[in-house]
Amino acid sequence: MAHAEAGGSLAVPNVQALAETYNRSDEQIPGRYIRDEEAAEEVIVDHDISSAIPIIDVNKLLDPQSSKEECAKLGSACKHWGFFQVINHGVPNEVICNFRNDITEFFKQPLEAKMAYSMIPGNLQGYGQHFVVSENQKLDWADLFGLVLRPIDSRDMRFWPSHPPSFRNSVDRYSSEAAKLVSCLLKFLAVDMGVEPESFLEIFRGQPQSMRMTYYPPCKQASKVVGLSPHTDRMGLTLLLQANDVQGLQIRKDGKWVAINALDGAFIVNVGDTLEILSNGRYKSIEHRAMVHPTRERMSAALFHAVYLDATVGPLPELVKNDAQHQDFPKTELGKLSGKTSTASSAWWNPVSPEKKQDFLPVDSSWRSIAKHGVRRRIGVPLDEERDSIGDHASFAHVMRALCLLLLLLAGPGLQRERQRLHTDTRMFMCDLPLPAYGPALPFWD
Ligand SMILES: O=C(O)CCC(=O)C(=O)O
Ligand SMILES: [Fe+2]
Repeated sequence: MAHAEAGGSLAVPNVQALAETYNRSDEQIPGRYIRDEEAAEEVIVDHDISSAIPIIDVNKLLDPQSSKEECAKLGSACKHWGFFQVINHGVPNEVICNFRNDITEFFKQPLEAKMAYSMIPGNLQGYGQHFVVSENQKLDWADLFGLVLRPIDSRDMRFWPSHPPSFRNSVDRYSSEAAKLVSCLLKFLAVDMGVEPESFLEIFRGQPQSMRMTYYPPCKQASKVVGLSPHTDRMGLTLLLQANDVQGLQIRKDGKWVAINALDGAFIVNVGDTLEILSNGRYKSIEHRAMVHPTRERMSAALFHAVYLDATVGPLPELVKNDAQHQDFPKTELGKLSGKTSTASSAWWNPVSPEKKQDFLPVDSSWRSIAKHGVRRRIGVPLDEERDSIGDHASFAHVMRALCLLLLLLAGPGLQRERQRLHTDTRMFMCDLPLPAYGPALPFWD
């Protein structure tokens, strides 16, 4: 059975091409895309105002008359939802339109033209699929395109499409306008947290930024497939643009999926895992997924904003409570750990530098901490020459995961969210490990 190399993904069919074939025929789509149970989970539709994610108005944030109130609303959105929409954000309409048009143009091209920008082994930029590690794995109904956008000198222009001709310029402008907006939001988040805005901005110095564009083709069996599997974003803050008017984003709230109604012209912003740690758990990095439409394609572009590469990430000192009632997040050297963690969104950011290759073991292996962050944060993805030791780490991960699940199960429904998170996190952690070292297929894989 074939398995993916560390950090890579097995080749799977192009979903857009697959959709063109199957949507026109009477044949059922391949079984690997059928995920009846997951797709059938209860979904609350976000028409009802009480289930809608908060809308933050940047004009109100900037206006001294309304700033305090809007900033409190922003903080509350990050605490209770982990998601919000942002309007009057200052990113020119023309920049968004050009960006949208060029993404659409790119995906519209014949398959061969897009394949010129295919991902290459060990590199998660380009066009293709992430996270596919086993031939038994269920698949997402989507094609992805990843690019590192900032710092500018980290751009790998081999992956930047030259067609449509305006693509590079559109992405560049969009990237810099988005970075400005993110700086503004980070400043107000610091105000809400009661910390020095400058010290917070320093943590995001240089604004590392990567992008994942996702194309979800229509699917005649849409109610049985998942567009993008449930996950949390690993970075600080994600700025998501639904690139056309087809809805599909769902977020996990109180154990149920809530369908988000993306407002035209607004961005959807969500707290990533790093920001959750920085805020000492005050803000929540929430699980989300994307579903597909039976007759219409959907496109989205997520911009992930990371902390400065070598920063030590732990709760901001001002937010550490250090008392028996609260469990503070452990301090974690992101540069040391994130390059070796699992998801594409971090793996492509932080290639493991030679001096940081050792130390796979947990900094803090208390069950609470592992439950919170997932084993994936603690144990990295080894490079080729370190494969020999992977067995130990893999079995350590299995044992820790089993222990955590048992403890959480015993602890009762109050900890359901932690359990779900552990499940998701460890699944993601497993994604990038070279499976042959594991032996048989993982029991918790889909
Ligand atoms: O397509 C969407 O709405 C969600 C995309 C997303 O969550 C991601 O790219 O991380
Ligand atoms: Fe996401």
